Amino acid sequence: MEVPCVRVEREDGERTRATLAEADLIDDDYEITVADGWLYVPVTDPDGVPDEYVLVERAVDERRTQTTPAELLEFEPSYERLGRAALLDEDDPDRARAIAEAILESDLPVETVLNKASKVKGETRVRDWELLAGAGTEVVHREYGCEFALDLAEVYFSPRLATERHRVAEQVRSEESRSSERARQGPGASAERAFDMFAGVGPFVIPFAKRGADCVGVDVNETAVEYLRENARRNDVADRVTAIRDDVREVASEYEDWADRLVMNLPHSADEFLASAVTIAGEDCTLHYYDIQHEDDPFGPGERAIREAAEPEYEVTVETRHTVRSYAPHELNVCLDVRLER
Ligand SMILES: C[S@@+](CC[C@H](N)C(=O)[O-])C[C@H]1O[C@@H](n2cnc3c(N)ncnc32)[C@H](O)[C@@H]1O
Repeated sequence: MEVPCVRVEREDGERTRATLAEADLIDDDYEITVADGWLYVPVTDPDGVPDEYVLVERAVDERRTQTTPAELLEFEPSYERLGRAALLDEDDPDRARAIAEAILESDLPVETVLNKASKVKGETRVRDWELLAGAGTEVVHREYGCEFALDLAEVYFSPRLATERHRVAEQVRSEESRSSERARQGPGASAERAFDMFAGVGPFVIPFAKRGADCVGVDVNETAVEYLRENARRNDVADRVTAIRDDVREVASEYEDWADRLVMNLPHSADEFLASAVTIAGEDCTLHYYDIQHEDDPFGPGERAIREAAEPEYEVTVETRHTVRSYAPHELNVCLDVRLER
């Protein structure tokens, strides 16, 4: 159907769109269209369009309204997105099924709906999932410019930690900062060496490597390590990533004195691995230590455990005490960024 449109050159498009929007003249029932090098902006009232603009009649598509799951249900459902999957945490099976149907019927780009069927458990921290819709539990997830393939039924992964991972990745000295260091200090200023003791599918290792770090990631879960290797290839950093399937305590002595940066994301039991962390730490090493503790003293137990393991060999400085999220009533997931210097 032909509708009145303002026709402008594409480079004037944004300015024109803003002027017409301010005058409340844009017809939102139709799409703004690019054709033959021109931009066509549908308008509601041709008589109200200022004389400086060219008005034409033009066939443009009707705008499709986006249907959300909440519009199809009588409530706002709660779910997380991971790639083309939606993750629910619903105890009531009827409610879970209704939400799954609404998500699939909506305009969200979702193919798979999974409902949490257990807590994370055991050494590998994997949870059970109920498949409500879709073909399986494997997804491809993107965060901060990195791509991660993973199978939720086989490995641990939490999209909720994306901001936290980014906070830590930004501390890795980038290629650019190292080349300016090299210019100042000579060739000694080499790539950072980062060691993730509980690496999973690589959500710390991959962004670190993308910033130029040489990385080692260890995990006991064979499938997680296979995905870590695949994710290193997907993100073009395979040459900077060594992935090892083992208990990190068995690997520590091979990497004695090695790391400039250590990540320990195994809350609840990271303290049991601090002796290995001290073995792997180099002479000036930043440790990112994750913990879950009561809100009354969320940082104290971790700090005491780190000091007990590292002092007096290392001077221990807690640089950041950071709350990642609340974990359970009165319990916090926290991170201590700690400098170990010898
Ligand atoms: C909470 S997950 C964190 C994974 C990843 N760093 C992330 O942020 O998604 C902890 C990981 O530690 C691994 N793990 C548990 N015990 C381990 C051990 N003794 N040595 C190496 N990895 C271990 C588990 O298999 C799991 O993948």
